Amino acid sequence: MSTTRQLLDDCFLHDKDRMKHAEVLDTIDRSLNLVVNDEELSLDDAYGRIIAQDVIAPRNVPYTDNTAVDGYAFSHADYISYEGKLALGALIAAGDSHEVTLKKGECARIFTGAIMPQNAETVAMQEDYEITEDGKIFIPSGLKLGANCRKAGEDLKAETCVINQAELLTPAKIATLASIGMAQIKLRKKLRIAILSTGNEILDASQPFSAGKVYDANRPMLKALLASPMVTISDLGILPDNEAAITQAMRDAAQNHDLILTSGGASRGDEDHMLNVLSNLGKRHLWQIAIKPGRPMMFGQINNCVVVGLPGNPVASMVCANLYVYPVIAKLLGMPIKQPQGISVAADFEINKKKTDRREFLRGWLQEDENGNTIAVKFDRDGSGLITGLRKATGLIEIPEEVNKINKGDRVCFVPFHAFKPS
Ligand SMILES: Nc1nc2c(c(=O)[nH]1)N[C@H]1C(S)=C(S)[C@@H](COP(=O)(O)OP(=O)(O)OC[C@H]3O[C@@H](n4cnc5c(N)ncnc54)[C@H](O)[C@@H]3O)O[C@H]1N2
Ligand code: MOO
Repeated sequence: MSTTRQLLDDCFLHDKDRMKHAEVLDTIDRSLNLVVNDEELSLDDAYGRIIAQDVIAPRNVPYTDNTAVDGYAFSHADYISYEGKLALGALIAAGDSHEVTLKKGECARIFTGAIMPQNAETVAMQEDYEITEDGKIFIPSGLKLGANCRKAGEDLKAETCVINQAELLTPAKIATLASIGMAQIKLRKKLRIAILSTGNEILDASQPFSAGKVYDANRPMLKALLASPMVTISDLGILPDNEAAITQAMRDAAQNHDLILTSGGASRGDEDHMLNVLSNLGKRHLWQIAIKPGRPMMFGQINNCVVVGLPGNPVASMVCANLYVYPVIAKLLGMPIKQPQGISVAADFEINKKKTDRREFLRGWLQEDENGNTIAVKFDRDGSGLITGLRKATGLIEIPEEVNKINKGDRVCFVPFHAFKPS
């Protein structure tokens, strides 16, 4: 009696020995470390870079008590006892460095940012005053003690650590560094990334089209996805399915890059040479990952250069880049791997997962339903070559391993694409 072997016509059904998503992230976390040195640069060149030092505030910000408005400064006790009628005793402009002391019953004309008189702690806005017949400044009652006065150190206290090494410098952190007068900053050098595509069928967009060929979508997509001030990207073009040519290019690239990203040729077809090349030049692991899409991914090393071989299908390539290449970049720059923040929303779709044990990432976007509630919409087809779904999506809908069915209205986790970026 013969038994008929069932066809594996869904390549995702063949799930033996797959690495779980969390296990891949854990392996990246455990096996990679900071590889770049530091350099000292001007604050003007620091935006989007990774800081390589802790920063301690050397003094209070603001340095002294100062006014938040243009108006009149006085002691609240005098304001009460003189029933709001105060004599003009001084004029203080922003930038004046001398300390003014008011006499009993006096106020000072003062401008936003100017140092408060020593014995004043309250400011009335200039819109609220009147001049009395005897030439005094009259402030109506009702102002609270300390109104419109900014206290020394209320933004930053001297000696507090305001930024830790390995943080990404955002515009707000640049403002913080500027506010304490740091003109030069120690930064992590840029991570040197090389990107290449492989495949005899792959054409550059500048080449004429012919049957059997496919324009290279992955290399331009990866360059755009990873472009950031914290990296430099070398475009190594397209390599044919030729082991000698791939070996030569990878050997050369490994000498002056920290990370090589390839796409295509990551599985075990006769024309998939990446595995052999990596085995010959260094160390390699072929990961069969229990996710959809993005199953085959290669991970290895040529001397000190890390190599990630992304799958050829553009959707799989982009999903893997978001899920795993960002964490690799973070680790090589000495940053912690972050957990992308998703939001829980109601699903506008139904799915029956063919398998549990794998995590699925659906291309999707958020929309409002007729009641004004936010819902997650899924691109209607799953094919890993369909760039249309990527284009329409603003993020990934993450379906965990243990979930095998989603009904319309079930809560799902939507992760916007920007949440994957190291930050
Ligand atoms: N018999 C099996 N075949 C395949 C399996 C499998 O398990 N058994 N897995 C499929 C899955 S899933 C993926 S993903 C791919 C991964 O294979 P490779 O990384 O070796 O990719 P290629 O075979 O080189 O290409 C796959 C596909 O993508 C197109 N491609 C490649 N590079 C680009 C590019 N730069 N821009 C646009 N399109 C690209 C290529 O022409 C192929 O159509 O293997 C499946 N096969
Ligand atoms: O892993 Mo392959 O994920 O989609 O096309």
